[in-house]
Amino acid sequence: MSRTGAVIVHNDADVLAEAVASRLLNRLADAQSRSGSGAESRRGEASIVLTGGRIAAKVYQNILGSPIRTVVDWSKVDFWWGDERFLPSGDSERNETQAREAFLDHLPVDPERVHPMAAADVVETPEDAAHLYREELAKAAGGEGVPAFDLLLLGIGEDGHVASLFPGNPALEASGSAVGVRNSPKPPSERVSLTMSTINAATAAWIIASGEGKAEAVDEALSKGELPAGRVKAVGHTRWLIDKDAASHLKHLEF
Ligand SMILES: O=C1O[C@H](COP(=O)(O)O)[C@@H](O)[C@H](O)[C@H]1O
Repeated sequence: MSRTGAVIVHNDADVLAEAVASRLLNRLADAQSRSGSGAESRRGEASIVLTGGRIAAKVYQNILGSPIRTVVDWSKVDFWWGDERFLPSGDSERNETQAREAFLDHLPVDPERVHPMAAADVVETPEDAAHLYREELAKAAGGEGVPAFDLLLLGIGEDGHVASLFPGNPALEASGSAVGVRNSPKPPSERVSLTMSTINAATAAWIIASGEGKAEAVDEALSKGELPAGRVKAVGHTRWLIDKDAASHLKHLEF
């Protein structure tokens, strides 16, 4: 499969969130309608990796409010997370809590197919949580590696981080499928993240960015291929879905 890329700019955060929600619903419906046979066939199933952050929360609200949300059979979608803040279960700052409250708790999902990263009241360290996630990913992939995610969502930080892979942090160069993160410059300092190689193994990665605060990082990543965000190149396609403010520093694109 060739690695392709595209940048799509929307007017503002509201239009962006509605457009991403609608694309996402169609992407999952398409994945569920793929043909295939044999024991390894995933016919009727789909998988998505969720992200955290403000624009993601808006996307999740739009999914729930969308009149076409029934195009997806929610009971056959596997939900994973690209990163997590290592905090106790139910903490409002956890990406899991955000997604559950915004849409997962209100849709007919199969609880067995929801795969949160372990919380700080369940395991002792972010490394423990990453270890469990590596095991869960490998199990879903049939023994080793990671599943071929149909869609992986990413936010981007003002510093160009994606998931919880921050510039200069050792986790950015980690091997394996998931990694414990320490010394995150953005609180909380302890986190869990998929590694860059896992992110790039997805069939599709969509980086969503809104607001002037993200403009410099978007430009650095897209124009120069720098920062963690600039290293995202999914196996199938990578799409940057951004609003005009986030695109306001873009000079030229080398995608
Ligand atoms: O801490 C995180 O931040 C980023 C971006 O969040 P935003 O609110 O600035 O959009 C997010 O993508 C990541 O998943 C999260 O853990």
